[in-house]
Amino acid sequence: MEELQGLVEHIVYHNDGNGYTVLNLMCQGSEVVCVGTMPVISEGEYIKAQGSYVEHMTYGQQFKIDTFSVEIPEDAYSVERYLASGAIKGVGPKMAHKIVSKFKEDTFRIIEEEPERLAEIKGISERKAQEIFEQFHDKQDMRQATMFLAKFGISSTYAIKIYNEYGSRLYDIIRENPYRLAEDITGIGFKLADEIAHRAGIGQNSDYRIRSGIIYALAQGTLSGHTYLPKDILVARTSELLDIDPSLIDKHLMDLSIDKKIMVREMDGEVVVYASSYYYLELNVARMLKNLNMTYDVEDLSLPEVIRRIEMQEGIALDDMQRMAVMEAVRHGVLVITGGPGTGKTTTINAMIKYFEYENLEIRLAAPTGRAAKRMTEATGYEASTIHRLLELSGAPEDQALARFERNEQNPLEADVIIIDEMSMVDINLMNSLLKAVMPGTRLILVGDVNQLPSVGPGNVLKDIINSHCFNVVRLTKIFRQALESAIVTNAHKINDGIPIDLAHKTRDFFCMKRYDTPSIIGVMIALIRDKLPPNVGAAPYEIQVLTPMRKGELGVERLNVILQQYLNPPSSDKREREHRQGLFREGDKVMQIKNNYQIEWEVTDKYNIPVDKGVGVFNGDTGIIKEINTFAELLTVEFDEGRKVSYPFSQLDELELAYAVTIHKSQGSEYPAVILPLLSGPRMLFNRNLLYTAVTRAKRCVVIVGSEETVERMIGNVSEQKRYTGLCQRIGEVMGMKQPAQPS
Ligand SMILES: Nc1ncnc2c1ncn2[C@@H]1O[C@H](COP(=O)(O)OP(=O)(O)OP(=O)(O)O)[C@@H](O)[C@H]1O
Repeated sequence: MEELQGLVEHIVYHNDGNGYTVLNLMCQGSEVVCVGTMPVISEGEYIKAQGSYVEHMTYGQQFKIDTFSVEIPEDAYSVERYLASGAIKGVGPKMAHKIVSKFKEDTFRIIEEEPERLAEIKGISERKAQEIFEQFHDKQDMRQATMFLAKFGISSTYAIKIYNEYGSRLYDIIRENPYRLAEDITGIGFKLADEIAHRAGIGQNSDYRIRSGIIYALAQGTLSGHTYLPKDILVARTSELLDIDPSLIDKHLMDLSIDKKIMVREMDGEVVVYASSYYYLELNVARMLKNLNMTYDVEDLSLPEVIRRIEMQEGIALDDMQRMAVMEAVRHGVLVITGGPGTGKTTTINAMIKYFEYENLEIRLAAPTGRAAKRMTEATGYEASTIHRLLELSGAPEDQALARFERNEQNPLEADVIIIDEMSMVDINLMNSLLKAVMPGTRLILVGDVNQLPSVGPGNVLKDIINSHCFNVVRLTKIFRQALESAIVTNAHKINDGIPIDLAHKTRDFFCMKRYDTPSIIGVMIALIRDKLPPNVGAAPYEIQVLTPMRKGELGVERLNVILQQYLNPPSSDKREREHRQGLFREGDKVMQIKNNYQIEWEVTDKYNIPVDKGVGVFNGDTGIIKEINTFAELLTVEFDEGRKVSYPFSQLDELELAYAVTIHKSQGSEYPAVILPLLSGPRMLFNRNLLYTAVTRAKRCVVIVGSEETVERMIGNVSEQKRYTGLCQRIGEVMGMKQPAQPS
């Protein structure tokens, strides 16, 4: 075993996942290549390393580090190198030079013991001095924590997350109840927490383990959209997860129920289990909807007259159901309008807006995604925002369930009418936040297509409200002439009605290219995106979206993205790259945000790079292009819709994914100029009518199916949907005492 001491001159390679690092160490004037596991290390740090020299077949002699420690460098040069390396945010080479010129070898002691003295330097305020002190300390604490967590097999990426979440509490948490990690840290699943617990000596049948297992199984359920699970299913899943006898679980269900962590209820003759928060979410949503559902006295005679006048002004003749929708919206506090593409939902919304404008009422429009809100603005000429913006999202935790909005029961929206579009995408969390901010006396109009896939998040809000039969619902079914000219619209309706579509007949906006093996399908897709479709649909290649049912498999999102990236954005000397857990990001790549992040800042700049707009929040499903990868600052910049630029620290890259191909589930609420659907084969539960319908209705100008026409036919005939366990319908029934209003015929 030998020992080396020196300055980390350059980090050649660092793997965030396992901490494997290759670096050049400057030892007494000569450079030594060192390799080893060093989860947290920065250029400019001074280390003492124990290990041995080895001969690498390709790279020659290297020093293989077994253990190392970061030392306080003693000479001023090393101190300056460290400070200048960017390890301390806000301190660059110039500032480092100023600091070290003043304090020389004493610099680190000053930072630790008398940080206020840093403010003696021009350009450093007292606040900045404090920040330098905090960062310096943080870095040391973080390193210590990472070393501790590494003993439990936790990679540096997670170690940093754990440290950021718990700070110094992490030591107690790991020793006592590491299962908390599975609840609190994104990316750490129960399995990993369980492994950590095992290493920390926590037993197989421990109470913590079983309780966490139950909660975790319920949380897993919400990831699949359920708000509860039938008890039998929950017990089976928990017992499988924990590899314990199912009989051990009952007692803990009781305990968790006494602790009010879960709710055990009987629904339709079946015992079901909710995580308590979801039970109350449903109950509150039901109560608030009930409170909003007032009846407004409107003179029956004047209403048709006003509508007639609007029709004349707008040059339209509303269909009976559309007219009915406007009247119901005027008379009731809550109204649902549902219909497929081209059935006149937007036209109806426009007529309503005109009516409420005539009445001088304050109207607000919103939709669940930025894209849907933009479309709503274009279609109505009335400013629409995302629901998050409407509710004035403020600095909030990442977890959607805990999102904080400025608009709530204490500070409700000042509006007479609120119209929400794309309601099928609204999950139970967002619905709860929305309703909290809407006061009785405000009319709420919910518009959507109930045949779309339900929201990505838990709940089946639109469907449950409709199925409760407690609110007024207008179903628009007539497809208007203009919409009938679109094969996308007519085929979408056929799919929804279970009628086979004619794939032999090619139309400009809907066609099938029959291919029966994966390589041919991929080849055709690349040709379509790169050459064929852009001139025909008037869109850039990156606006053409490949949608696929699955993540895994030959035609799954994961594999397709790697291949499409290779062809659509190949490596090039002028494009920087960044490796990360799931693969590689390259400048120019199309990427998608895969979770809601309410805190991340975005900025819109003008052509001189001067910020013209700023805000926070990037949401699950938002897509953009990687504009810059800065390996020095460790930032990756993505430009989203409307020029919103977001810089992701490298440690946060697991919020992004390549988006050349995305799953149909993720595409909900988005529309693309052209959509390509590779459809060959897959599980029956997934390959169903609902999924095909959602995929087809994402396209504005063109749908190309590449694959097998039999698969398409089978999907149309397959009505088996993945069951969602949600209870909003029952909760509504309970709070309304099952009073059924007259349904508009
Ligand atoms: N009462 C009507 N009379 C004649 N044409 C109508 C009427 N209502 C709607 N349309 C026409 O039908 C087409 C579809 O209407 P609209 O855009 O309102 O439907 P939509 O349900 O919002 O569709 P999508 O969901 O596809 O956006 C439009 O071209 C619209 O002008």
